[in-house]
Amino acid sequence: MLEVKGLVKRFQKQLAVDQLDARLEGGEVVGLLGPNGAGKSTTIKCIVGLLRKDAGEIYIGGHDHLSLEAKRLFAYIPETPNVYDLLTIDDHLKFIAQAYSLTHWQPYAEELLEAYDLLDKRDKLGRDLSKGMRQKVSICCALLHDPQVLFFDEPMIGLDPKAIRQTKLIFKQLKEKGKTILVSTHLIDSVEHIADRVMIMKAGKVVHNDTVASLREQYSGDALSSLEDLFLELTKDA
Ligand SMILES: Nc1ncnc2c1ncn2[C@@H]1O[C@H](COP(=O)(O)OP(=O)(O)OP(=O)(O)O)[C@@H](O)[C@H]1O
Repeated sequence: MLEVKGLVKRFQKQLAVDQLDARLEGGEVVGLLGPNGAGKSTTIKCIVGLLRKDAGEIYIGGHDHLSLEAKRLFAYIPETPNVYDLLTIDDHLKFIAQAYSLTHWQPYAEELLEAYDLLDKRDKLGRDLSKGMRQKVSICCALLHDPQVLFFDEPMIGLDPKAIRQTKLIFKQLKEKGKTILVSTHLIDSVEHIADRVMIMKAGKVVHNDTVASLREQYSGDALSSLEDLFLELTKDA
């Protein structure tokens, strides 16, 4: 469902992503982990077409990632949520529904607003929303068109504990529906139990790419060690 071959992204002399290869099968949930500056956000931004890659090929559902066909398939939830200052929460959802020519979208929109405690705030303007509320709106908008592939970049940042729990539940539901998910996060426990696999990046490269169970076996030998312990062990000289 996602194929990345030889992705390179430089910022002047800084090599942010260095010949990265990645492949996600349909229905796979993959956690993208790595220390600050490892290249996670840059990788995701290149995949969704927000940053121009310097080299490499990226396909989503078999289509070039910049094609309209690819864009119909995926949703991107950015690290810093962008909302329109002068649109209400309801307007944001209507806008997405129109952009994707959705019909009969209102029941799902109501469900999402309810899940994120936004029903009583639906008439608030974007400029009047808190950071966490913006993040919630960004997630609701991303889910509304029922994308096949979802790219989440630090989705939990700014969310309150209830919304974090809700987002974990949404991950679980999306996984059950067979969606393909790539989620970059520092909140390792948020993906530990749903990720089929984790990719750990360091200095622009994927340095580990395996199931949590297999990484445990190879590098810790301790079946009880958490993914967080494992991550710290695997990136300790970063
Ligand atoms: N717009 C930019 N201009 C110049 N350098 C950048 C830019 N964006 C990222 N970088 C650099 O590229 C490298 C990778 O950054 P990136 O934001 O992808 O890391 P990350 O793994 O997402 O980090 P974090 O966990 O801190 O969000 C870093 O060295 C960063 O300084």
